[in-house]
Amino acid sequence: MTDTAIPTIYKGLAGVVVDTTAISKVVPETNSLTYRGYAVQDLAEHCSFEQVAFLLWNGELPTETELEQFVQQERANRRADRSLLQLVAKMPDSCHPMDVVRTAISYLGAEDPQEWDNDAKANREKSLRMMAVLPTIVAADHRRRHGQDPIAPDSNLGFAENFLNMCFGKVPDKEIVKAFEVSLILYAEHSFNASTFAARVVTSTLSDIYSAVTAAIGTLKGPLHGGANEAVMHDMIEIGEPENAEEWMRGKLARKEKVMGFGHRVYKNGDSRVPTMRKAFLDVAEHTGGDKWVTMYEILERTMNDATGIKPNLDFPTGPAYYLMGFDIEVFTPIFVMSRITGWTAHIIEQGESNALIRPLSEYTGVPQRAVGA
Ligand SMILES: CC(=O)SCCNC(=O)CCNC(=O)[C@H](O)C(C)(C)COP(=O)(O)OP(=O)(O)OC[C@H]1O[C@@H](n2cnc3c(N)ncnc32)[C@H](O)[C@@H]1OP(=O)(O)O
Ligand SMILES: O=C([O-])CC(=O)C(=O)O
Repeated sequence: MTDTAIPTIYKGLAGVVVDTTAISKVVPETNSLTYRGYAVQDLAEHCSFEQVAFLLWNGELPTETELEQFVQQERANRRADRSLLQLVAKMPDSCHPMDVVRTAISYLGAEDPQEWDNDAKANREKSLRMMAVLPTIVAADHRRRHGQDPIAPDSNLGFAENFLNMCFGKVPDKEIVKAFEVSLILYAEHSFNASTFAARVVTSTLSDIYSAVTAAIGTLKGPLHGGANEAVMHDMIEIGEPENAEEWMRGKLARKEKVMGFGHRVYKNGDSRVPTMRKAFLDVAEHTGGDKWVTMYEILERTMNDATGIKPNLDFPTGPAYYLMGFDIEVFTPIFVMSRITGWTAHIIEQGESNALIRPLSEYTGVPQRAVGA
């Protein structure tokens, strides 16, 4: 290459393979997604979220004894220190719950004397602690915004049930718990998405796991990534009634505006996780009398497909499903964090085990070199 030749620019790193991973495989041609070799649909049908977390971190599904131990450790780590709960309580009412979650993880790093211990075993333990305590933080913040006191974690309840109980003061019907748990499993991991890549970049400098997760949370917050599940529901509320949906969608497309919850960088013919989450959403809607949102969902999906061929991504069905479960819209992306913490940390551990500083190149397009005062 001569000095003047312009190298090929891969804007947004689209299509660039930057490293290997043994954690998950996305195959857009067949719309498939596997975690450690297991189809995500299979995991969603047969496994608990705790089993999937163990799988992502350890490479294999747990035996009965391993699961028992793992579940015990998770339950033992759910309590948030008084200082952490006080920090959450002091966060401005106007801030987004993702800011609370990001701050809480940063605080956990600051108070961990072993923050710099990046050994894989130490990082697996820290990952489990973060996974266990995050629901306590998210639920306490959810209740605070309703003027309610936090509910302590209940070690007799599974991960999903306990979170729902801490938010709403009771465990909902099993249909709702199942749909919620399915969403956690589907959200857990998705190869080199933007937030996971951010976590890997931080890890590649030999920084600590809390810093990497904090960066990942900040990355997930954006509406082109995890924040889309909230945007979907804001849009649906703006649409109001199913009869307005087609015109609303056509207007957005005519103005060349992005419709949140549609499209994907990797899947061009549909997101592998949508059929499973769509079914979970339909189950929740049937159970809660949410037919109107199902009709609106179908009209939006059909209109978008007819006009552009662009298909929904996972954030499209999770938005209305979480809404019907009773969550405030601003809690949707923090729930994504509660799940994706497992995938992020699996990648942080993998990056640490085979590290190379991540530092791409750029093509300079500014003014040529000049002298001060010339
Ligand atoms: C869990 C997740 O993070 S899933 C993703 C969640 N994000 C969203 O739902 C946000 C909405 N979707 C989008 O913005 C995009 O589809 C992305 C960012 C997710 C992926 O997009 P990219 O691969 O970068 O493709 P890009 O944004 O360039 O889109 C390609 C074309 O499809 C169009 N397109 C893609 N998605 C959408 C959409 N949601 N609404 C309208 N048009 C869209 C673009 O306008 C563009 O059209 P053009 O070629 O005429 O300019
Ligand atoms: O893979 C991506 O780019 C975004 C996504 O679907 C995810 O992170 O789950």
